[in-house]
Amino acid sequence: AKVLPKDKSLAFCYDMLNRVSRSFAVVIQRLPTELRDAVCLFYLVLRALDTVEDDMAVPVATKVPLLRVFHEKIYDRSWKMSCGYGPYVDLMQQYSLVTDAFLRLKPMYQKVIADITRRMGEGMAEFIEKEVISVKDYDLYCHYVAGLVGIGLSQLFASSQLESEEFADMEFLANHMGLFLQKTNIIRDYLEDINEEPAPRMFWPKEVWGRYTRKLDSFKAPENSAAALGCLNELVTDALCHAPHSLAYMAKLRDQDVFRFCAIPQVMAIGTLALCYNNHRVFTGVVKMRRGETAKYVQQLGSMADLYEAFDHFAGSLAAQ
Ligand SMILES: COc1cccc([C@H]2O[C@H](CC(=O)N[C@@H](CC(=O)O)C(=O)O)C(=O)N(CC(C)(C)C)c3ccc(Cl)cc32)c1OC
Repeated sequence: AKVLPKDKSLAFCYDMLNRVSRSFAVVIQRLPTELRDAVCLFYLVLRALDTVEDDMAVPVATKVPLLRVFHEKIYDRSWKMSCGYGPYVDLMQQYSLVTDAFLRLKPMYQKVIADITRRMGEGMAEFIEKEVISVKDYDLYCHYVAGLVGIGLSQLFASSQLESEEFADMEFLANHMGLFLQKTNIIRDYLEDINEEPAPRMFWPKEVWGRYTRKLDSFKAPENSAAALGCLNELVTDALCHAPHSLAYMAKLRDQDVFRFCAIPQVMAIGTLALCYNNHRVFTGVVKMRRGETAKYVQQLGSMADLYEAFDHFAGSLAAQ
């Protein structure tokens, strides 16, 4: 159900949301009115920050200070930038429309978004100059780019009063919500990331893959499939450790639309991990859940009982391997 607000800047924001995010935009637009615009803007601010971090055409000398100051730029109506690709070019060029919509949000929502943007920009800047080597680095990087999103959303939920005050300070469980999704994406996107031009940015921790090969791209070679699968299975097992905390987080949610907003990506993630486990196609192509497979679990996902059933199904198929 697309939202088409009357004022120009918010209309631009929802149009961009639908252009940059496939299925998730629909889930955001089904949020309660009190939260919808704040989450839409939070999503776009994060995509803009991500576009700066990812753009290899931006020199490090410019990128690092920009990532750290971005939380101030989101208040600056004159700020825009030529970078990114596809729909992100429009997002960055017409960013003043995002800023206008951002400045119309309630100040308490602006504050949450700006504070998370500050913390995330600091973290991204830290990892521009260093790689993900240890599992500790891996968890820290995922905290910066994904855990903080869970933490910020929790604060928005609390501020809206659609969820209890406890969500204002739920960093531990909210962080796990982010790590579960981000680690799933990092595992699934091995081939897409390693084939990235000009220089691939890999997030698989060397502390793990270094026990299976000397070079990460060796996993593409068929003769190394046993080592590749060993490494893949270890990373999937590591990602699964976040699942119980995600379930504990979602069990605390009261609003059904907020619950669905949180639960749908988590169900997609456990389904994707189950599909990736021991699956050599991770190293030869794109591993994507079949729409029929997800629709069955996403359609009627309305309660914790439904969520336990979905997790049980995929955990069962993992255990059967
Ligand atoms: C309590 O925490 C959450 C609750 C609900 C959803 C998300 C999380 O889910 C999407 C889901 C999403 O964006 N799915 C895509 C599919 C895909 O990208 O593969 C989609 O369906 O288009 C996602 O992936 N990320 C990106 C990060 C993981 C980096 C945070 C994300 C980015 C911005 C926002 Cl506001 C939210 C999320 C949460 O964040 C942890």
